[in-house]
Amino acid sequence: MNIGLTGGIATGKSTVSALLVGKGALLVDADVIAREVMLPGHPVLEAVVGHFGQAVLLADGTLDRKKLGDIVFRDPSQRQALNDITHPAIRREIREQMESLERKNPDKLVVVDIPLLFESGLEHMFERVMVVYTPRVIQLERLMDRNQMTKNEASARIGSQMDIEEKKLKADIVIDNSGNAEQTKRQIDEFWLRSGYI
Ligand SMILES: CC(C)(COP(=O)(O)OP(=O)(O)OC[C@H]1O[C@@H](n2cnc3c(N)ncnc32)[C@H](O)[C@@H]1O)[C@@H](O)C(=O)NCCC(=O)NCCS
Ligand SMILES: Nc1ncnc2c1ncn2[C@@H]1O[C@H](COP(=O)(O)OP(=O)(O)OP(=O)(O)O)[C@@H](O)[C@H]1O
Repeated sequence: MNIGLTGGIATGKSTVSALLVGKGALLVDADVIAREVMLPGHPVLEAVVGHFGQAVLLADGTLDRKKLGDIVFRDPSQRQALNDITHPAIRREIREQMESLERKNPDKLVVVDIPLLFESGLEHMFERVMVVYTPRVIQLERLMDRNQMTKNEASARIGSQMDIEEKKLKADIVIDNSGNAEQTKRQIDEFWLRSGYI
């Protein structure tokens, strides 16, 4: 059993995935996988340097995430180039981890957290898709607050993803995370009860 978990940047996917793990679900996290393929020595990082140049590396040979982010969240064609390099490997690893967890734990729910699930057209990989929603104004506020970003930087990130209202419309299950932590937890309790994963 699996669900795809998505939303916009900073709408609360990690918050919700932690609640689901607390219930006994198993987690595959695309952001963690995306960081692994960017470690020194990984062929994906080598391909990224091949395209963007040595300037996206720090002195110790690790990726300068801030510098690459500044390039790709400003320029859609560079973002597309980065996605073309990184996404096939990330997708392969997501699929492998998900299938392995499902095989070993046939009675458990496997939750796959993928920020760009709809943008990458991956909805068909999952039995159901859960969207963690907040209106854009709250999303912007929380992103600026959490990442110490200016309004321009945060808007650029949000603008590089599908609109959160559109994601909400595509969802099988919507978790509204615009209230407080307790209100979100209640929705997860209810989802868990209804879904019969207990
Ligand atoms: C550009 C990079 C180096 C910036 O690193 P940074 O540490 O600032 O951000 P981080 O990786 O923690 O990502 C934070 C959030 O940004 C958003 N985001 C990241 N990459 C993208 C992208 N290509 N397009 C749109 N949104 C993105 C996601 O919501 C993600 O959760 C990094 O995001 C990256 O390697 N991106 C390419 C891989 C990717 O698409 N990852 C996200 C989905 S798997
Ligand atoms: N219900 C809430 N009320 C107030 N703040 C919240 C709530 N839920 C999450 N936050 C805060 O909003 C920020 C974004 O939440 P979180 O990190 O869970 O989002 P995310 O969707 O996983 O982000 P990303 O796309 O970057 O991975 C965090 O700083 C978190 O502490």
